[in-house]
Amino acid sequence: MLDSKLLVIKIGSNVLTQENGLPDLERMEKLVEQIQFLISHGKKVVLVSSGAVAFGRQAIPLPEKLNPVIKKQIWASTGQIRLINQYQNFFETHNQPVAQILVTKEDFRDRKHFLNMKNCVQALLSQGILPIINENDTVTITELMFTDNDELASLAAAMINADTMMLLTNVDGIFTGNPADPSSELIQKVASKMPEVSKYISASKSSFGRGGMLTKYAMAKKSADLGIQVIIANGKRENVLKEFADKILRCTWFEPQKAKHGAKKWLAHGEQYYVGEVTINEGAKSSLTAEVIRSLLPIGIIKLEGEFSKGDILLIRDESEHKIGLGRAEYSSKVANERIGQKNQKALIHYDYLYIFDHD
Ligand SMILES: Nc1ncnc2c1ncn2[C@@H]1O[C@H](COP(=O)(O)OP(=O)(O)O)[C@@H](O)[C@H]1O
Ligand SMILES: N[C@@H](CCC(=O)OP(=O)(O)O)C(=O)O
Repeated sequence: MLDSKLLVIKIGSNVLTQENGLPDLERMEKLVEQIQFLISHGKKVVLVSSGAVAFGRQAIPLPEKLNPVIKKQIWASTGQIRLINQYQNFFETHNQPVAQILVTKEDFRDRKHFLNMKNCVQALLSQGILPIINENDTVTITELMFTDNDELASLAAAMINADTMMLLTNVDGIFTGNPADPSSELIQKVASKMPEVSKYISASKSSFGRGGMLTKYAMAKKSADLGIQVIIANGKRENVLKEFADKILRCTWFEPQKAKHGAKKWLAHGEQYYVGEVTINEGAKSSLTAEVIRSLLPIGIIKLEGEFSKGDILLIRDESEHKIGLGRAEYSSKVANERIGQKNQKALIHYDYLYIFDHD
């Protein structure tokens, strides 16, 4: 395990609930105390916490036959207040101020929302305030939803350029089979060149979880590829965060690759968040995929789709429609359309804001 200065800690619903579904306040308090321990040792922490639905479900009984989406909205909106109040009460005993940030997938797509969110998180951290992030479950239904908070945590980690992401769940990490089966072994390290470990993971999830271990693995892998070390560990373990600080934690550790810089980390998550599409010719493709990458100039552009503004994410395709990568627009679609195919024009995508997909 490597040292960490800026980390995102994600706590799954199951860590905060007992087997009978009631909130596990004792566990929560212990985690709060350990987060405080990390902060007091100079680490900056952003907390992504699930638990709104679980806290709401416990407090508000609803008829069995009520529409499941409505049920989730009622439980999330009532439960989030309980969840955040509980955090505030526990952190207050340590004189630690906290902030609540509720986000949607859309906030990561819209450049202005994204920057507002990023600036806010950074400002909170610089003032010694702990940001506690959750999905705004009342407005995010079906396709607007994050796969789960593991996805939200990995987006947040890329956004703030964190060096570490910890996903706390109710098992010690990824096992070679069902974690309840004594013959299953914990995979302690996932290196980049390792064969896929996803074959070991079943789609089953814990009683209150949403995404399961498969999304945890996918998000962990992606973040590690971007240079963020990822730890999947058991949030029910007595001294989980202290053991992490002492580098003796039993967990699955994802070795980070060479760090991509902040903008590229953000772009790497952009495949679901692009606003426009740009098709480029063969010459432009060769320079974007060459060893020394160049910026994308209008002369290499064949076609533009969608209305975009400066700063929006664009998907880049080659002439055969293959997806090549993602980039950040240096100017709007209105201006770009006037410059298509022209020489001596400013790059539409600067190479610092270009992310080329791995190709075989
Ligand atoms: N190979 C595996 N190793 C570990 N856990 C697994 C594996 N396959 C499936 N799981 C399940 O994934 C669950 C954790 O995911 P999830 O329920 O989404 O938790 P959380 O609420 O913390 O996000 C574990 O409780 C376990 O049942
Ligand atoms: N936003 C939801 C959590 C959704 C979710 O991803 O849950 P989990 O799989 O337990 O991390 C809530 O607060 O209940």
